[in-house]
Amino acid sequence: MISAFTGQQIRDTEQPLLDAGEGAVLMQRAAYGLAQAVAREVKTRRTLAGASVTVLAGKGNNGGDGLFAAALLARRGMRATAVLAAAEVHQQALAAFAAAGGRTLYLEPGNAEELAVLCAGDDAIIDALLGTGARGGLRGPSAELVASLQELRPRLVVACDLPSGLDANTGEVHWPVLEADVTVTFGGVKAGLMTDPGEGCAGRVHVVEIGIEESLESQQPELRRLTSRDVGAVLPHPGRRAHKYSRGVLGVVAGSVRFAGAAVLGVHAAALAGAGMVRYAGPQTVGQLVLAQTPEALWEPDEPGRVQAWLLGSGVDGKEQLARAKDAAAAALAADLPVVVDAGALSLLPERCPPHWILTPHAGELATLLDSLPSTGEVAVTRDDVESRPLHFVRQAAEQTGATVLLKGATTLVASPSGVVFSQSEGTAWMATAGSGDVLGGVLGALLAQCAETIKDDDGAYAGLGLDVADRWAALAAVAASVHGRAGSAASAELAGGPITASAIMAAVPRVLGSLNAECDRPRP
Ligand SMILES: NC(=O)C1=CN([C@@H]2O[C@H](COP(=O)(O)OP(=O)(O)OC[C@H]3O[C@@H](n4cnc5c(N)ncnc54)[C@H](O)[C@@H]3O)[C@@H](O)[C@H]2O)[C@@H](O)CC1
Ligand SMILES: Nc1ncnc2c1ncn2[C@@H]1O[C@H](COP(=O)(O)OP(=O)(O)O)[C@@H](O)[C@H]1O
Ligand SMILES: [K+]
Repeated sequence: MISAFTGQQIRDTEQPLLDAGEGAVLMQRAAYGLAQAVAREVKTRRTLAGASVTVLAGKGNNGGDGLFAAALLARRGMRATAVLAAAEVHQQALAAFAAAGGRTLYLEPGNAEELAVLCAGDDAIIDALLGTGARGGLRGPSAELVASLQELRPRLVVACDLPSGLDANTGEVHWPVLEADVTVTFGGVKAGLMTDPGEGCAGRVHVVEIGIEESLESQQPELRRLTSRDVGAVLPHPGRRAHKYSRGVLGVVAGSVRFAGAAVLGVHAAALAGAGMVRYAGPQTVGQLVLAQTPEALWEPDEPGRVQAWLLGSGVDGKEQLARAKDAAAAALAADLPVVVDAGALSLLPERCPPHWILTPHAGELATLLDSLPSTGEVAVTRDDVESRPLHFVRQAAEQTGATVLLKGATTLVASPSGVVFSQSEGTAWMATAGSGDVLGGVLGALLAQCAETIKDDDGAYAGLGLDVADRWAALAAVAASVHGRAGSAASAELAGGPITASAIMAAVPRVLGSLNAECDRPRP
């Protein structure tokens, strides 16, 4: 599992070392790691000697890291320039930079655009304006410099610790921000690098160890990301004597005459993701389409038989189908069964949901949901609000509903009502296509059906994640998001990185499950 921390957690962990006079050592480690990363990137394009690098340096320790790194690069033959954004910068770092032969320029009111033109053509730019000590975003000439540079599309931007202007704790972005190709972060991943919109500005994230990593382990992560091994360990796996009922049966109330495809995709995705059986409840015309695509499924329009979990809401429209979803929701609540609550069913929540109800809104649906809750304030929450502060709003929704909430997006966040949050980002932007969310619903439903009866006892699978039992539902939802994202990326890769349909995402699911299982050295069923 990859853990991400707030800026404050990182700073608190550094403090004992700073008190012991180790600050300079930490900075040297950070600067060395940063310089190595810049050199590595530049060398994929040309030789280091004679290549040019500009460091944009602010007045804090972040600027110090950047200047020391640029000094190291100058000593390796790069032509190094520093643009100083403040009258006072880290003195030892500036001295080291000058001693290594670097050239210094001063950012002043009126010269931001000129400096941007001067350094935009460089082989690398290091953004060391603001780090974890930032309050708010860039202002004045620094903001002008970054805005101009962003327009000039520099060849390679490496952010020092985090892109300047990004909130290390929340991923909220104060524009303008210089979008990085690579972020070299120190000691541990900052939470703002694993949630949008911050993650979208950070490029590839590379962690440099500076000596605080072990102490950091005692902190509760702000965000958690499952790796392929974690996902493989949690995925259900049939025992030798499994039968279709023991594998897990999923009940589905999805689709409608108007949105028939949602039912077809949800049911088929669930079958492909390993449900022992899928029972579909809906209008006859839709039932016929579902069976045409998935002859393995059962069409039970009125009272579906026994199930271990429900998938409710994707594409549900009209009185009759909404009534079926309502009945199923009531039955699930009474029987204490896990439920995926998607789209049309998000308006059917009881006053308080259990954590094994997993809501799967996109940003617009989450805004509507929050507005409908009595505890939300007077000011309406909009889609834009959710997209600017997804971590804040997904947590709020989980806390207020009692449900686990999976907020879909480029980075998908899953919040447990306890406050534990997972972040998965394996997908591709090609997955922003109609029906993609219906496939996710099917995959998640199938996982819930397969794990419903074992999740509380399955200590082995969740060992190492350090989770309370109540938070396992969030972990399982994160597994579904990961499988879905990997399937989308695999489907696109198969088409040379081209566009994909929701059906293509769905078709890739079994292969993704197979390879995740194989990675965990599981015996073949
Ligand atoms: N503490 C340590 O020992 C280490 C710190 N490291 C680096 O130090 C950084 C944190 O250093 P600092 O605490 O000095 O913080 P920053 O480098 O983020 O700078 C904070 C300074 O900028 C000013 N400032 C804050 N917001 C501003 C804004 N919006 N516009 C203009 N100025 C603003 C503050 O008044 C303060 O002087 C980390 O991100 C990391 O890069 C690393 O060297 C590793 C070790
Ligand atoms: N830019 C993106 N990059 C990666 N994945 C994305 C992106 N945009 C959307 N997705 C994923 O695609 C799915 C879209 O779901 P949703 O909005 O419900 O679509 P639909 O209702 O058409 O099925 C979600 O799983 C989401 O995480
Ligand atoms: K920075």
